[in-house]
Amino acid sequence: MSTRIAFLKGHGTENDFVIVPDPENAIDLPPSAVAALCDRRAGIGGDGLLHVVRSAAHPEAKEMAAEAEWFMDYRNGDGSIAEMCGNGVRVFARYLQRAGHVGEGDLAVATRGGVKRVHLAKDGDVTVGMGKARLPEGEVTVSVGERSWPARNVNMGNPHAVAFVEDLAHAGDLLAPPPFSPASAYPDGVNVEFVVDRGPRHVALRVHERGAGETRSCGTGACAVAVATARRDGADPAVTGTPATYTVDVPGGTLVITELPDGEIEMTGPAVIVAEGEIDADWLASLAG
Ligand SMILES: N[C@@H](CCC[C@H](N)C(=O)O)C(=O)O
Repeated sequence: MSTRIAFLKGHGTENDFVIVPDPENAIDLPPSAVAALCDRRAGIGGDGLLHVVRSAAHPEAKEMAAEAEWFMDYRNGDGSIAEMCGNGVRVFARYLQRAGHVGEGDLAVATRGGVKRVHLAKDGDVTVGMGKARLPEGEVTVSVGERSWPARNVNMGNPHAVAFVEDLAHAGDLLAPPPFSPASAYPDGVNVEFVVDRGPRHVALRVHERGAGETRSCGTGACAVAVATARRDGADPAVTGTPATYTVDVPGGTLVITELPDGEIEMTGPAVIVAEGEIDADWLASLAG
């Protein structure tokens, strides 16, 4: 009988993840294995994978081990690596709580985008200190078919292009990554958010994620959108001295984003574990390489 590897499945506003607990970093997860696990027909299915490793056991996280016991080794559904995942970090924290590694309250999670402070509230929502946005200078354009829009370049640890559009349907079927220019703006690819207004400090988005395609939500994307919208609205907290809170509707739910006068961004939203099971280790091993 072949060995089994535990997995769980979870989502945050329907951005869904395969969760692989591996405290000692003993499981080989090459891009081919990640892509197969995230495959919605031949695998478990997910927009991405959360490899749960002790920071001390992962070469990319060792230096953060004193601050954060656990490292979110995040992978996109196509097997590529990303710096950060906002919905993923909430689901990651929910998993740690469920597994009994942490209780309700505050914890720190190491990510490739640095250590993130997470608060697991009594009501079930999870708040994450997402750090500060960077807004690289320069014009960016994104397009879909015949239409194109100027976009705001916002970096939340990972890259985003935020385009305000008249109608979310103008983003089309988003089956392919929307072309952008200049190519030099995003040498490693980009997550593209299309945004419409819903009301005062209330917007809605659709997103095409690098390495995953169109998803039902993107936490870093929602933060990028809140920042870009605050700048557009003349509500930059660094200038006004007042926090700016935006409600961001995504196809899979709602996230609430607050930017503080010092630039720190907080994101609050749900995180749910829906299943757990076992992966056939022989099948997984056959995918390596
Ligand atoms: N869904 C995530 C973002 C995941 C990474 C992204 N696709 C990238 O490659 O940068 C989120 O919730 O932030």
